[in-house]
Amino acid sequence: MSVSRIQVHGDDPYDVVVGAGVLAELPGLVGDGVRTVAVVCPASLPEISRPVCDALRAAGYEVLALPVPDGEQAKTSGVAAELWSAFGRYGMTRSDAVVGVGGGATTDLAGFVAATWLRGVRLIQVPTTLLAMVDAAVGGKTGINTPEGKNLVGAFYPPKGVLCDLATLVSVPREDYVAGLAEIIKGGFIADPTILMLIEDDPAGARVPEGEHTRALIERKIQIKADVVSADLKESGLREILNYGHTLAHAIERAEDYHIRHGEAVAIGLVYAAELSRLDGRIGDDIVERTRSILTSVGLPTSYRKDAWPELREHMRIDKKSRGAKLRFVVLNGLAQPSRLEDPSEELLESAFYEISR
Ligand SMILES: NC(=O)c1ccc[n+]([C@@H]2O[C@H](COP(=O)([O-])OP(=O)(O)OC[C@H]3O[C@@H](n4cnc5c(N)ncnc54)[C@H](O)[C@@H]3O)[C@@H](O)[C@H]2O)c1
Ligand SMILES: O=C(O)C(=O)C[C@@H](O)[C@H](O)[C@H](O)COP(=O)(O)O
Ligand SMILES: [Zn+2]
Repeated sequence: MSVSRIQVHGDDPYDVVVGAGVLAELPGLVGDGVRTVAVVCPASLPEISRPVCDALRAAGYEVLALPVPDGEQAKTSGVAAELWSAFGRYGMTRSDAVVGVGGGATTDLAGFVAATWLRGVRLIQVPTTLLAMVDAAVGGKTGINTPEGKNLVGAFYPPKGVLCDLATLVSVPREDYVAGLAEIIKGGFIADPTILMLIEDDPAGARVPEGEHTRALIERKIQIKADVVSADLKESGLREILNYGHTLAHAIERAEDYHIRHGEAVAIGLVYAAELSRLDGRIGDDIVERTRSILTSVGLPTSYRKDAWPELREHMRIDKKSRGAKLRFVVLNGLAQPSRLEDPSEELLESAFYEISR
């Protein structure tokens, strides 16, 4: 299997390396002058963390293996504090490094502790889910949740490199793999409609790592993210398009106490954002129906319980795109034409929710 490299530009450029056997590049990314490498990985994935630790030890580094809780349970201030304590006990200095290994929750956490320990130590991301490869580990958004909401504490902190070993996708549970498709489909609607055509051509193939178009889907979505964050790392404008569907998605995750996959919540949020766009007169029924049908074709949800609206509306208040009391949404003016909807009326917000409620 060939190896491809997608470059992320900016003040701190780096490559996203995609293929098989890419772990061989890890010691080179850690670099010289580093003594200790902290490997942050879910305790539930020993088979995944072992080769990473072995590769680092073989290259002569001291490895501090730091198992963390699985998935979203790791994105808390308590777990971050435990990692900072471990760094302190072990004497991690500014010339040491952190490697995040796992799904997007783990790479978000690892990135956050790397950004904050001693105000920043070297970070390399080794994403092992579809979602983490195509989205979370790329672009330098790191963070944790607070009781008030999703990703409310964090930092923009680009890694030195991202290594996507496609072989690791084979063991990802099907529901988690499919959840990653929501972020790929998001990319299709905001920037690259070829993604939609590839999935529509073979929805069953899109659901598995062995699918005919899997590699193209992964590389196309990484390219979108790389292009956007290269132009606007700190989300001063353009980067907001990557948040398409996320205003409602994060509210749903909060309402479910994070017992719903991020990608599943994003899938529902994509339909909501499409309905908002339609009701605001920006797009026709065709794009909304295409959103519903492509998500359904791969097995993702497209609706949510009707009685949840008051709670979701309250959670949406704290979205990072808000300015004061004014909500701001990423919407579509057409396929691959993202735009912003500022301070929508309560009637519009609720009408769009009515369209996706059951
Ligand atoms: N920073 C960003 O830009 C960004 C972008 C998108 C999403 N995110 C975040 O990413 C998270 C979602 O990521 P996710 O979908 O990867 O979920 P996740 O991190 O919870 O991982 C899903 C599950 O897969 C398991 N897993 C990981 N790799 C595996 C493998 N190779 N084999 C078997 N099991 C494996 C994990 O242990 C977990 O149980 C959310 O917290 C979301 O907010 C961040
Ligand atoms: O990279 C971005 O920018 C994104 O918005 C990508 C999203 O898929 C991702 O879920 C991100 O973590 C959301 O960021 P937030 O700033 O809304 O917490
Ligand atoms: Zn997301």
